[in-house]
Amino acid sequence: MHVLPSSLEAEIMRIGVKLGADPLTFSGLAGVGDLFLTAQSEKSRNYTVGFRLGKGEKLDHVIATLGSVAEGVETTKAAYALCRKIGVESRLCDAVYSVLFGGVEVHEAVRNLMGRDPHDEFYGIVA
Ligand SMILES: NC(=O)C1=CN([C@@H]2O[C@H](COP(=O)(O)OP(=O)(O)OC[C@H]3O[C@@H](n4cnc5c(N)ncnc54)[C@H](O)[C@@H]3O)[C@@H](O)[C@H]2O)C=CC1
Ligand SMILES: O=C(CO)COP(=O)(O)O
Repeated sequence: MHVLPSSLEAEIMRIGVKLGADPLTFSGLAGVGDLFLTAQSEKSRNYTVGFRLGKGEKLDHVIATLGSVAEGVETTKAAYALCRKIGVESRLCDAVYSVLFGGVEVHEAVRNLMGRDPHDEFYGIVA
């Protein structure tokens, strides 16, 4: 259950470190605290979008009926572009992007992710 948020935390750290940030910044409230809250709370807008997509609803319909703005949808586009620009591998962001904008089904995106070669959890973060 915590594999995805934990791996995403490392991915976010890799992006930050590449841009010159202190990795410790992402282990505090504004990093891991915010991520785990959003990733696990049924009250979260972003969680709700993911949950409903997982149930098979279409993104356009979810956005139109959410009743609020889940910034993660647009942020995924920005993060996807940023990772390409700065040359950081972003498996999880890419998987989310493929579901949101690439027509990939959630189960297919998860299967693609699980089929990738494993790598050291903290590569690109600690020497
Ligand atoms: N609440 C939280 O725990 C966190 C929130 N954020 C982000 O901070 C931002 C604000 O969050 P909250 O204050 O909780 O949200 P909120 O829902 O209380 O406030 C969002 C405001 O943006 C307005 N808005 C929505 N779409 C707009 C548009 N197209 N043009 C102009 N205004 C628009 C809404 O009417 C609302 O007043 C969001 O992007 C959220 O994802 C980030 C981290 C944590
Ligand atoms: O954007 C947020 C966390 O980064 C907060 O929004 P939700 O927790 O409502 O998804």
